[in-house]
Amino acid sequence: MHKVLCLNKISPIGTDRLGAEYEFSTDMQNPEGILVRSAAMHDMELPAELLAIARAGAGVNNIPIAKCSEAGIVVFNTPGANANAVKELVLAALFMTSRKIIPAIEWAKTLKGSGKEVSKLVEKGKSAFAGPEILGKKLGVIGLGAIGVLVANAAQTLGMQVYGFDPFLSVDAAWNLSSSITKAASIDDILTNCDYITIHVPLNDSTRGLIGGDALAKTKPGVRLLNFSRGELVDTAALLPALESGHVAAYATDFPDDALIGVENVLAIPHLGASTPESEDNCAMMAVDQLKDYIENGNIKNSVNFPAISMPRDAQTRICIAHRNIPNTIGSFTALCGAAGINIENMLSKSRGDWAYTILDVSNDVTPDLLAELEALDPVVRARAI
Ligand SMILES: NC(=O)C1=CN([C@@H]2O[C@H](COP(=O)(O)OP(=O)(O)OC[C@H]3O[C@@H](n4cnc5c(N)ncnc54)[C@H](O)[C@@H]3O)[C@@H](O)[C@H]2O)C=CC1
Ligand SMILES: O=C(O)CCC(=O)C(=O)O
Repeated sequence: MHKVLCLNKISPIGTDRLGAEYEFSTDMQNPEGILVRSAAMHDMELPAELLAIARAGAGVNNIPIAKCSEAGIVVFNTPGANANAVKELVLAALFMTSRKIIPAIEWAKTLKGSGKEVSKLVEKGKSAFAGPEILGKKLGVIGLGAIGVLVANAAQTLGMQVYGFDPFLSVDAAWNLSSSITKAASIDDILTNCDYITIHVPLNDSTRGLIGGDALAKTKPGVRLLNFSRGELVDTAALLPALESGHVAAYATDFPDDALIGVENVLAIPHLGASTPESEDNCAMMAVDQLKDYIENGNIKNSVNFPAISMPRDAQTRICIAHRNIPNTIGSFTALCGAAGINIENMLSKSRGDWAYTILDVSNDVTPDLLAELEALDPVVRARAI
């Protein structure tokens, strides 16, 4: 029986796929797998038995990736599975930051009890909530991955002039991006030209504080800023005076902090980007399928720390080895197998940056001694036989 710990609410459409061979709970000791959404895992002790963590979603900044790699724990995410849900909320925010819809609705509620005067009061008061149209305005999209591409294409069909910036644009994203999107040469191109700016990059050490005082100073007066990626991408301390002066006309964020809540022209949304049944089902199914395939077959798809690797099973036993990407490592695996009388029928090894992963399909039983010898090799962080 395999054990999977679930740290957040995960759609049963996904967890039902675990099947009868799995024990699944929100509270258990020594799991082999963890399913997680946004739960903070940085301070969590990683169980010795833990093989993999599957993040049902895109962002993995809540997971200690480097620590997981060192322990041979494979971390998965579900690229694109919630992108449409986020795109739809970003489009809603484009309209809401323009037309003052939320404060206007709040104001309309205050007219309750005014009887026949309501329509007169509405006409008198409505001018306080006027706001511009998005048609023809310039939208800058920073980060053209799964979400950024969908936002850029949709905004273009709504009549916006869309500029995109992504120094690491993938081939897939380039194929999916409308040819009408203008390529920005630098982030400054976006900052200085756009009426609306939306951020769709991961949070990491190089993007933290991406929009700080310097960046804000380059933006057009009256710019509207949207952040559906992570709160720490925008420096709240720098943003507050820009909102106060009106230089930033509105800020929509899915990640409000205490200082932003209640501030005029801040649209503080409680991290609802991926909260649709469709997205929750998609993410859960992908996360569970990837986790199962890893636990049962050692195959890796959509990992953020180890390479993609997959091989059909056609031998008695599979040895899976997570290791550092350094020369002569594979030779030491085959030498140890040979010395143990193990015949390798098929093998595959892939690397990704500092890390690598090797699958050896063998025609014999594998002894705990051989696994211990493999794991004792310097580059190896985890070896198991399935
Ligand atoms: N509000 C919510 O509920 C959700 C938020 N997110 C956040 O949105 C982020 C993006 O999600 P996806 O589009 O699915 O990820 P993705 O990985 O498909 O796309 C991220 C893109 O950002 C680009 N990028 C990285 N650094 C950059 C930089 N300095 N400047 C410009 N581009 C840069 C990458 O090349 C990549 O194309 C996630 O990392 C997550 O933090 C994702 C899903 C739901
Ligand atoms: O699971 C969620 O609701 C959060 C989604 C998210 O932020 C992500 O996928 O990066």
